[in-house]
Amino acid sequence: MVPAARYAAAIEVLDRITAGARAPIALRDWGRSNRFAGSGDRRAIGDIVHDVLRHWWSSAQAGGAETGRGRVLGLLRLTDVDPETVFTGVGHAPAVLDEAERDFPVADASDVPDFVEPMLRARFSEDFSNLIDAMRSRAPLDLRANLLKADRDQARAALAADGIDVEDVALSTTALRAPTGDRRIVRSAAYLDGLVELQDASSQAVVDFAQPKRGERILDYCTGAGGKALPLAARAAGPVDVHDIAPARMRDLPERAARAGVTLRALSTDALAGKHWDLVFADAPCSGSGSWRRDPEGKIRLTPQSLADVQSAQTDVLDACAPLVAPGGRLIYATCSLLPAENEEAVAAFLLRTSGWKLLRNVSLTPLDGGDGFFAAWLEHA
Ligand SMILES: C[S@@+](CC[C@H](N)C(=O)[O-])C[C@H]1O[C@@H](n2cnc3c(N)ncnc32)[C@H](O)[C@@H]1O
Repeated sequence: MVPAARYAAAIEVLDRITAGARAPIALRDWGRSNRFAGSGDRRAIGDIVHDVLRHWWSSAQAGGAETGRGRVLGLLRLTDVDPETVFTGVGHAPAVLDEAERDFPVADASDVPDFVEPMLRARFSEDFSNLIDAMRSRAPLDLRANLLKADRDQARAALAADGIDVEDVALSTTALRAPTGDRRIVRSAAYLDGLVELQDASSQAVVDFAQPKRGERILDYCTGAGGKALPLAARAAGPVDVHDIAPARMRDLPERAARAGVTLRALSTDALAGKHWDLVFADAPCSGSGSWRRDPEGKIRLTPQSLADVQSAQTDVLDACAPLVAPGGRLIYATCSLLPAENEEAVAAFLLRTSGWKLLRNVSLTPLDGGDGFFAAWLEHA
């Protein structure tokens, strides 16, 4: 496909997303009904769609319409690509621009939901504009050295042997950054042999923050796909208990654990009762606002109601985890959110309603620190 035809395809996909289809489904369906498109085409279309999602509101302003066509036009303007080179009407390219579309409206939207913007402005004050810019950019491609098999230097050397050059990331002693979009990583020996995993550097930093130690009893209460359980087990060099309210989310874990060489023991909610752990890690469900550049659809789907729903789940998680922490143990509450309502305020409310706990310290990372946005609080059980 010529580049302009890819933009035309992205317009179709974006119209489906605007009508309510989830981005991965809309992209998959487009691919199924356009079998002539190769994998390179589908990737390029996906990149355009995700760039538009990152600029969801400003692209509509700059393109003059809340349609796929308007947003693609707006994205081109915002990224200094001459729209006349895309909207040519030749072959499968989008139709030529009409008079009204040739006007260049001002775009000043911050590309976060209206109800979220004041929360971010209040929290990040003078950093707000830079933060918003960072949230519109593509996320970096980070790797984690699996300490059970290699430290960061050894992992870097193994990747170099496969011709992949990576750089250290200061956020975590296990973090490496690869060239964005380098698809050789998942085929490299370092990856296949479990020396490295794909993981954002801030996610790694949050596990570092928890200081898992050899011999500790550790429970990952919100395990999901295991992004925290695997490095917790690698750092502790021992088994980690895993749990999720939706156990199906952990279905790929056995394979990932085997590749990483770690032992994870899945426990049902009933099996937790009456047991205690030195470290309970709660990577709570959240708005995902810290990772909107990686998953930009999250921001266009967030509503005041869905935010209230995750806040309620965060309350449940904190309250359920507290009795599972052994005396003298710690509860690490983490979110990949930038919103105080899910972070500092959620922790303050927990401390108000639960006696015997104190906040030792917390960490707050944003995309301005180089990785995803993350928050973690170290809560100690007296
Ligand atoms: C942010 S995700 C976890 C991501 C995971 N730790 C990772 O790094 O891949 C939150 C998880 O919490 C789970 N969850 C939601 N409410 C829960 C609850 N009340 N108790 C336990 N898990 C819950 C969800 O099913 C989801 O898998």
